[in-house]
Amino acid sequence: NPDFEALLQFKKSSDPFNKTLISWSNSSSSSSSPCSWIGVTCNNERTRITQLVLENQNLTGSIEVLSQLTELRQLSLKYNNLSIPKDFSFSPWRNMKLLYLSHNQFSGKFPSGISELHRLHRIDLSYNQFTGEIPLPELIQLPNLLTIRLEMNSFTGSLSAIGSISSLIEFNVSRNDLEGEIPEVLRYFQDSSFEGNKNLCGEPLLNDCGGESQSGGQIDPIPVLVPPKPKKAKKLSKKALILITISYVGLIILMGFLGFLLCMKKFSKKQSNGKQSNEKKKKSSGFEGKEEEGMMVLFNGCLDLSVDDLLKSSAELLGKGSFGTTYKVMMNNGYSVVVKRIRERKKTEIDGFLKEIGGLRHKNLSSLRGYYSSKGELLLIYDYFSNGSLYSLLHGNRGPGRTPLDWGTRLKFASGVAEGLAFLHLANDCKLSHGNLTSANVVIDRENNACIADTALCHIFVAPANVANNGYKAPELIYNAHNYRKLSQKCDVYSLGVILLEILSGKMAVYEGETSLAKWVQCVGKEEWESEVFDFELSRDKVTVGEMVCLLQIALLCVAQIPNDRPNASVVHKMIEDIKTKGRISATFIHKANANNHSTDSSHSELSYGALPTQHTSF
Ligand SMILES: Nc1ncnc2c1ncn2[C@@H]1O[C@H](COP(=O)(O)OP(=O)(O)OP(=O)(O)O)[C@@H](O)[C@H]1O
Repeated sequence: NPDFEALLQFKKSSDPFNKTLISWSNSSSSSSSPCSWIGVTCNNERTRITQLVLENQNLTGSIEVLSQLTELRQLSLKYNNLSIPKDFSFSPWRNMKLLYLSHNQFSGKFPSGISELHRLHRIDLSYNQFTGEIPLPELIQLPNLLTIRLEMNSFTGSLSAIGSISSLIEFNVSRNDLEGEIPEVLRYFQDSSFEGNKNLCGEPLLNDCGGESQSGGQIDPIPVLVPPKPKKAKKLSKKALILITISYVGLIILMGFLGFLLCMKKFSKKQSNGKQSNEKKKKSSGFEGKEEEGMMVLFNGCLDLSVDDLLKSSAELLGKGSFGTTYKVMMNNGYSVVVKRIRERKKTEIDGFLKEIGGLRHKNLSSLRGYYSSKGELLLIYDYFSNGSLYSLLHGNRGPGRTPLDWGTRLKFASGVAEGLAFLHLANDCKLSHGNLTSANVVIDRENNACIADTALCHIFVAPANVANNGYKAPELIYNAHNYRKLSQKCDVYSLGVILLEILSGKMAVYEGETSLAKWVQCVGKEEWESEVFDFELSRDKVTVGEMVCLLQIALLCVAQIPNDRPNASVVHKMIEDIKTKGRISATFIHKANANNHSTDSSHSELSYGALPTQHTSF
């Protein structure tokens, strides 16, 4: 096998005294298969090497022979003393996604062939002795590139680059010998990305280029601590930008307001028909008022508001969902609420049910604060969450300037959604399910708590008849498109599993527009989880990757094909808390969760977490 031959050759040159790569041996015993060698990961067929991670191993010599590993997706050789030949080319590594070669003895020009690495997500050549120009135009054209780290080398030349950088979120060329003006496309990165290049100038650095060529080396190496001279043209364009933004936002608010007014027209007419609303008076006697036509009910914790207050306020359209249209209503007293105008209700008595829902309070639920109901209208009132939804945090603005969600925050969201769902499933005699759990239906509060919205609306409101696969629907719902009898708490657990996969992968529930994320992850082999599934925005160390693997195991349990194979939400929550507090979960626990679920028909059965073995195994 050529890959394995290449590894043995690499060992010969990089570890000549057999000090670190001891497990790398060409003996014929099965335990010495290269796929089990330290740092080596193979493909499913165990024929090719897909990952090679040998960090801080005191390795020396050239990496030339590794260019034969053409199926590599990840190569990490950080913190060694390795070198490359002068004419080294990256082009054989066309499958490479993560290339970490920092802190070595690499010198000479930037290797050729970088433009052929279309799958590349991260490249880190920092802390080496590279010289010559950085092929920035080629680098920024790579469609999936998130990270370029080239700091602490001796790169020279200018940073000429045009066009836009669609995916780049990390860029560092500090402490090189670069010169000239920083191109416009890179200016949104911080000054620390550029500092330590004595002839580099322009924003975000404080030394102004002054319109002259910088090649003469006239600029003070220490940034001048005065603000850059105002540039008229730039100021004007910023102003124009602000004006355009304001008019754009204004237009959206106006449109939302008009839409909201239109939808409220029906009952606003009724109100102005000479019949004065006596709503306020009634509200003061128990926050409830029944009018001839409509009734406003406010629950504990709601502002004292009336239909008039809502009508007088400006509104912004947030979106149209399965059950109706959602508006942000900005009231005159400065508070904002969310009003959901329901499209169609089921022919059941809704008041009693809404009052039950309105009584639910949990830090991970977006509480129903009140509702207005008349013959033809139903408006539900919720708190407004200014941090937006989990969907927008995970998938919105993936381009330049995005601050990626760190692992700790993601784990907190995961735990929060599971806790909110567990609470819902156990509330009201375990008879509630959400029915439409998606990452857009998870909103984030100021303390970064993930709060489930649209709770239990499926029980009383009618969703559009086509139960298309939006990526969150459990298989039993897809195959029974018009049969809602199959809707159960286990369907919610499936949706929860999909949300966990979104959190882990940064991919949408319907991946690349057609494949279900759950189905796709189920097909990816465990050895490829790190390179294929986990979000490339997440920085990795051993501990974090271990925790990600644990969360992925839980997610896969949740998206099991058979409903009874899925754990209960409360068990999912406890397992995630285990990861948060201990960094791992019990493997036996997962098996037990499965076994217990097989032995019960009830979707409400609770697993006894306390009875689980205390010994923990890391995955
Ligand atoms: N309380 C809230 N605070 C802030 N944003 C909210 C709130 N509730 C909903 N949203 C956001 O408003 C938008 C529209 O919500 P809506 O429930 O109408 O549709 P959806 O959630 O996108 O679709 P569906 O209901 O079919 O799942 C979504 O982006 C959602 O995240």
